Amino acid sequence: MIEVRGLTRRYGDVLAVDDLSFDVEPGKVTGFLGPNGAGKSTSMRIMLGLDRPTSGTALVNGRPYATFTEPLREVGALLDPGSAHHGRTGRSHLRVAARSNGIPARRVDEVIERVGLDRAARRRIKGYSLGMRQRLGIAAALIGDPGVLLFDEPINGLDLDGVRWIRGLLRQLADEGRTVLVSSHLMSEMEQVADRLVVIGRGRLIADATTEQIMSGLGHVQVRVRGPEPDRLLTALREHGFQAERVDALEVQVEDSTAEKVGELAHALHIPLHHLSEVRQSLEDAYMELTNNSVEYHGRELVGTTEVAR
Ligand SMILES: Nc1ncnc2c1ncn2[C@@H]1O[C@H](COP(=O)(O)OP(=O)(O)OP(=O)(O)O)[C@@H](O)[C@H]1O
Repeated sequence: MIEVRGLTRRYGDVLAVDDLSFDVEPGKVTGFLGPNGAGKSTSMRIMLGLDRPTSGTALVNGRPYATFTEPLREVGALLDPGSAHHGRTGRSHLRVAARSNGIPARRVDEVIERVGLDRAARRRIKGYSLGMRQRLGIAAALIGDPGVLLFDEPINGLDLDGVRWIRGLLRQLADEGRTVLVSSHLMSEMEQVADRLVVIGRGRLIADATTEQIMSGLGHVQVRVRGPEPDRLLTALREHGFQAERVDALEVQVEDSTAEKVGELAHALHIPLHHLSEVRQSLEDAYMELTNNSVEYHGRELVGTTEVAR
């Protein structure tokens, strides 16, 4: 379990993290989503005791990270896969990590097998591909069999095989009852793997809800309706509280509604229709809009049951 409360980090004039509060629960994959520079890495570094907050707290299993005597048994993290000593072999890198945390050497072989590095483990890290480095970083995160795992952009730069493997692993780790927080700047990646999403923009919380709630709340639907009496249709829609406008000689566009509602109104008023359809904004576009305008959108209620920060 990770509990973030009022977390704030200022670097000079830059407010990297601005009063963030959210929980990351066990047994789920929680996506930590936001554009470049949103404050994801800073928040994760604070959770791992690598940076200090200006104010607020980030507790792991109820305690600040710095108070753990053998932290790798509590929290595993993949932050920067390039950080391992390049002259070492993958195996010796993991042995050092195990020894310094009182973890038995047999765990080294277990995690090597779990991440599929068996053949590369005795080779020097400098010859590793990005995918192999990523697997090694994940092996190091898993070595203490921790209940909490943090992965910062683990999918970056991986080929499709690597991406699929990481998705499967994240799911397994959550199914084992672990707390899994994984950051990304891409909505498309997160919608495939995350059960919950914590969305941030410019250091502030934008949304914290299940992936399904966020997906249904984003991407407002437009209804396009065409018929031989567009003026009558437009007037009727407006009179009944719809946000509608004429887009061409025959077509009317209705915001944030459904084809069913528009169709039923037209039917009740005997207004003939020739065409009725729903157009959903792409999720990726909606997410960009949501995060780019994070200040403007702050406090806006997303459609549906999504909980939104205030
Ligand atoms: N050590 C630092 N000194 C000064 N500014 C920093 C420092 N670390 C981060 N920042 C700034 O804080 C903001 C948040 O950065 P952070 O790396 O946390 O974002 P991010 O969401 O992880 O982005 P990315 O997806 O690019 O990794 C950015 O404006 C960044 O430039």
